[in-house]
Amino acid sequence: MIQVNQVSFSRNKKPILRDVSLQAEPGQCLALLGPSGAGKTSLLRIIAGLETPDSGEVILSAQVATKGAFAAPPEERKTSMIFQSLALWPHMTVEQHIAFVERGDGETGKDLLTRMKLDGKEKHYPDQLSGGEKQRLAIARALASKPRRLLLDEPFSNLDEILKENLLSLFLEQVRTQNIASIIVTHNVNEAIEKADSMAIMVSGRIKKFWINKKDRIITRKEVLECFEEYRYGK
Ligand SMILES: Nc1ncnc2c1ncn2[C@@H]1O[C@H](COP(=O)(O)OP(=O)(O)OP(=O)(O)O)[C@@H](O)[C@H]1O
Repeated sequence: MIQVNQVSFSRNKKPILRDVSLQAEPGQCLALLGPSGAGKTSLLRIIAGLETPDSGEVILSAQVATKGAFAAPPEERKTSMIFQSLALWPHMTVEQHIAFVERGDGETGKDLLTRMKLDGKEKHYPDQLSGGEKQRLAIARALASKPRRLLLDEPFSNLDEILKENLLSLFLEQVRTQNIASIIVTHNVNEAIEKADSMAIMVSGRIKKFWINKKDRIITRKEVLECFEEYRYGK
């Protein structure tokens, strides 16, 4: 479980997040949408423990991870983040990426690579992989540490539609079977409406709309885009 309560955050005195609250349940995916510069990446970085907010709290699996001056270090949060840039390690092969973060229990790194369709690529370095293979390696590495939470910052944005669809399905399958609480930043409104369990729209550092367990309710593309329009016309 990821719970963000009334988080505010500024950089160089410029407000970035204002009173942000949301939650993501285990085994579910929360899609976070919003215009460029809305503060989506900043929020993920705060949840991962890479930034400390000015106020508010982050609760992970019922434990306080961030509150006031206290912030548990990223490595103690059982939370993996996949960055837009993927941040693969150029000097490590595919299998070394997994071995470096792998935790002993459960599925082995070899099985994970097979499931991510990277078998046969174990000795390859990142610059010897295609775009889709790099993305799958980033997901495999994130899963190898057996996280309880996964944060994805537009990791599939540069892929063609079919590959993106496949990777997203693969990712969601993992989230559900491993009972991982996940947040995925995306600009794809249709994909979020169709695939995510919950949806939050962030505009200018605030949560404009938050639909929890939206399967109980039909959300229209128009409804989502209206939030963006308000931003565009400064309402
Ligand atoms: N390292 C930084 N130093 C100063 N300002 C920053 C830094 N990183 C982000 N910002 C600013 O913080 C604000 C929020 O940025 P953030 O990356 O969180 O937005 P975002 O919603 O993820 O945007 P995008 O969709 O373009 O990735 C922006 O105004 C951005 O310019």
